[in-house]
This record gives sequence, structure tokens and C-alpha cells, in this order.
Amino acid sequence: MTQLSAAQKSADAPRSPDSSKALYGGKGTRRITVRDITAAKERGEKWPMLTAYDAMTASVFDEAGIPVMLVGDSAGNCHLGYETTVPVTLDEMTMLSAAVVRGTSRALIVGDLPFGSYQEGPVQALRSATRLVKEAGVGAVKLEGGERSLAQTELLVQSGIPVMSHLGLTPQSVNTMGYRVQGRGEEAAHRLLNDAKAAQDAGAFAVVLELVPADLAAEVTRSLHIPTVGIGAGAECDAQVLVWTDMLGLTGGKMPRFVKQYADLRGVMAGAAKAFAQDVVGGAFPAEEHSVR
Ligand SMILES: Nc1nc(=O)c2c([nH]1)NC[C@@H]1CN(c3ccc(C(=O)N[C@@H](CCC(=O)O)C(=O)O)cc3)CN21
Ligand SMILES: CC(C)C(=O)C(=O)O
Ligand SMILES: [Mg+2]
Repeated sequence: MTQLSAAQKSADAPRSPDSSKALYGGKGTRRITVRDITAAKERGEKWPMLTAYDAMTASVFDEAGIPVMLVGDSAGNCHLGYETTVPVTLDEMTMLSAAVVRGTSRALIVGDLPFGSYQEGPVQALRSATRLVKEAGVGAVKLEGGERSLAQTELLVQSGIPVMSHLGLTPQSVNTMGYRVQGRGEEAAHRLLNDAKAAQDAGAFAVVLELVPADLAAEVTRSLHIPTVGIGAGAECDAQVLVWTDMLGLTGGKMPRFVKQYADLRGVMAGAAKAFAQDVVGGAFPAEEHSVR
């Protein structure tokens, strides 16, 4: 069967709910694509996204069925020891993204374009995104800004690179914005809705809404035909994202209020490290079964 007739067949097929197609809990074995993401919004299906910065962690989430992973520039503060995401380089993002792609076979991998790798304009954005696609193998990239990143989004999409937009609190602008709730008040809300529509019109396949009032995020979600991915943006977004080290209690320090902690990995790891140290100091490790004769 030719590709054309296969496409025609699927276009003619009746739109009936098919749970085997679900992004989470679906039975697919191939890698998820941005077209699957679009179809999930048409089905009204919610989905989870987690960040990942290394192959091992990504493989755990892939096996758990997480359909979309973001190699976030939050790697800057969560993985590489910087204060913020601002110092992260494209070389670093390429290396981390390649590891996450290698560790997964099912999830759509989205690579975050770091600060300074797309702000100069569309050509710089295309050059940077191309590295993430060709060298790391990501299926999509993410960049911050709606209206202000319009030309970049358009050129990337025209060039065949799916773009996830990121609005609301945009951490790469911490030095001008701080880490504050965005979209409060009528004017700011209107600007955010406009940004979301601009991103959609430019061809973005999804839009992250970070730290915006829940009612506004709900309105944006209803107004767009592409999915919204919330982080601190209420329950009505189409998808939810959390930074994996926050969600698993590994980050340490004070968490933003939007974080729900599902485990205490920091406690588990510290306990194991202390037990190992005690065993070594006290001579309990290695035991006979860990030794060769
Ligand atoms: N570990 C980690 N988790 C994240 O969610 C995250 C990162 N790092 N790095 C990149 C960005 C930065 N993010 C941030 C940073 C700070 C706040 C924050 O301070 N929020 C406060 C105050 C918000 C307000 O009321 O204005 C909060 O309590 O939510 C939120 C999100 C989200 N991203
Ligand atoms: C918080 C998410 C959306 C992000 O951009 C990151 O992890 O870098
Ligand atoms: Mg980011």
C-alpha cells in the first residue's frame, strides 16, 4: 500500500474513541510524534510530561509510559549546578538531549533551546534547533516567548522542526521578569492570550503555560486547537509538566507551590550513601559473597 492511500484511508475512517491510541497507557511501540499530540487534543485526552537530563532516568520514565519528555534547560540548576537556566549552552543541551534520546524508544523528546541560542533571530534559531535535531535526534524543540519569538517559530516549523512554545513565567528572562506569576490583571491576561494565539498561528504544536492564573490557563486552553502544557497553571490545561527532580524529591531546598512530590529520592539516596559508608568504615562491606577467591 502506498503512503498516499494509507493516509487517505485514515482520513476517511470514522472518528471513534480508541483507547489503544492513548498517549499514556496506549499500546503503540513506535516513537510518539507531534501528530499523536495533536490527535490527543482532538480526543480531549490529558497527558503527562516530565523533564529528563540523562539516559538512565529517561529510560525509567520511558518504561513507565511517560509519552513526552523535555530535556529542559532546568538542567542548568537541576543537573549542572548553575544558579539559573541562563548560563546553559547549546553544547550542553545537545549532549544531554542526545543521552535522553539514546535512553528512550517510545517518548517524544523535546529539546529546550537555551538562552542566547535563538534570540538573535530566525536564522540563529534554525542553526541551533538543527543541531538538536541532527546531533541529538530530538523530535521537537521548545523556545520561550510568543509574539517575541514569532519569526523564529515560523522558520523552524517551515523548515520541518516542530516547535513547543513557552509562555507565562519564562525563566530565561529572570533578569528582567524575576520569577513572578504572569498574566494577572486584564491587560497582562490579554497579552498572554495573544501570545498563545500568535504561537499557534506561527505553527507551534503545543504551548507551555508556566505560573499563570488557573482561570486564564483554562481560557487559553479552550481558545487554542493545540494543547497547553501547564506548570503552575491549574487543572484545565491539556497536559502537565514537572521538573523530574522536584517531582521525585531530589532537588532539595524550597519548592515552588506548584510542585507535588511523589517520592523522597533525596532521603532514599542519603540513607543508602550513609549505610554504605558505615559498612565500609565498620568492615561490613564487602562481605564474603562480594569477594572472589
Ligand atoms: N527545580 C526547578 N524546578 C522548576 O520548576 C524550574 C526550574 N528548576 N528551573 C527553571 C524554571 C524556573 N522555575 C521557577 C522558578 C521559581 C519559581 C518561584 O519562585 N515561584 C514561587 C513564587 C511565585 C509567585 O508567587 O510569584 C512559588 O512559590 O511558586 C517558580 C518557577 C520553573 N522552572
Ligand atoms: C519547566 C519546563 C517547562 C522547562 O522549560 C524546563 O524544565 O527547562
Ligand atoms: Mg526551560
